[in-house]
Amino acid sequence: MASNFSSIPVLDYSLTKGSKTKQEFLSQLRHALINVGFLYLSNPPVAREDVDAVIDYAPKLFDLPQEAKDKISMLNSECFFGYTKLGAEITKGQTDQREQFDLATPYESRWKPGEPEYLRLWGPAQWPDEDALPGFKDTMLRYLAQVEALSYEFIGLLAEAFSLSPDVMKGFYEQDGPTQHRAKVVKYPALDNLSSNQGVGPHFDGGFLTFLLQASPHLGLQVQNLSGEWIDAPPIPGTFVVNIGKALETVTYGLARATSHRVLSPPKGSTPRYSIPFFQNIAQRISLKDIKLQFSPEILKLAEQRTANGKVDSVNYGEYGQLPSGQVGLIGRVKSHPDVAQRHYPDVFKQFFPHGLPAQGSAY
Ligand SMILES: O=C(O)CCC(=O)C(=O)O
Ligand SMILES: [Fe+2]
Repeated sequence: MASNFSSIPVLDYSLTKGSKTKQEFLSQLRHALINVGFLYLSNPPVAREDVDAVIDYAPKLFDLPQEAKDKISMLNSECFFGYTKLGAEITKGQTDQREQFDLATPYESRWKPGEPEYLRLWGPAQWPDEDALPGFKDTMLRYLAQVEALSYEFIGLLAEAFSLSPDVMKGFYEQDGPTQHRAKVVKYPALDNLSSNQGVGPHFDGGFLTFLLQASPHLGLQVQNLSGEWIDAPPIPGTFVVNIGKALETVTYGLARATSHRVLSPPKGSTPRYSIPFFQNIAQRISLKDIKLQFSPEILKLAEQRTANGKVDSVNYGEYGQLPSGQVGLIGRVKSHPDVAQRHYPDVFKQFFPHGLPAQGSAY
């Protein structure tokens, strides 16, 4: 039976706490992973006051004086952390109409000369000065630590939903010490003065799982179903939107679907839309082609029932089948932020932009 979707399922995390209800949750999760690739998670184990606090900080972060934002420009950072002004990011060769701060969980750089340069991607984030936005850094770090813990727990639930041991995925992070995860605070201005309505163009996320907090009541996020139609994923207060990254799709042989998604700019005259995604990474030196998870034939059959060739507009992160995960991450960063790449990774930059910085990129 071909299976398609016209809305995104809502899963209640509190069901995982009872042994009977947990089975129900796992069955809903299996369906969402295989057939949709997106879900809402209600009642997540993240303190509501911290969620409310980061939502409250989001507009204030962008209202900082331009000078304070430029001081932590992403151009300063070989880790691609920091502030990106409107119109400086590219997805699928087109300019995105969003302004953002790339942040991360704490990490001390481990790269040493002679080692692969993708190890330079992990290191310290850039934070605004404490007196410019008192309490922001501490609040955000507290929030990120909780979402990180949730992301590990959730990947265990995902393994169980596919009848694997909950610990089977641990090897993906616990190599060479800790894993650094990325996050962003994003602002999508209304269409008033923009050259297009591409808040962010169609793409897959990298890594394992994304936990997205929609931080204002705007429509805009859309998810592409198997017929290629764009389905709205409206904000639902008190939930995270959870979706599958391309690395997780690769190691599960497509059982967990990485679903193409995009954001449209808010309409003319609207207030801006804000969002706060958290991207769960995996160890950088891992090559996914070397890892074989063993799924039962019954589980694999569930994915066969899905329409085989779903129509998608996204094309990125196809390299997980060949390259170490860190290199795939670096390529993604280079294509999205060529100006940062030109400064810190000139060789990789030249590989993808042989004619120099794009007026409007065309890497994909
Ligand atoms: O802002 C959103 O709602 C989604 C952002 C997104 O998909 C991304 O940054 O990867
Ligand atoms: Fe995304």
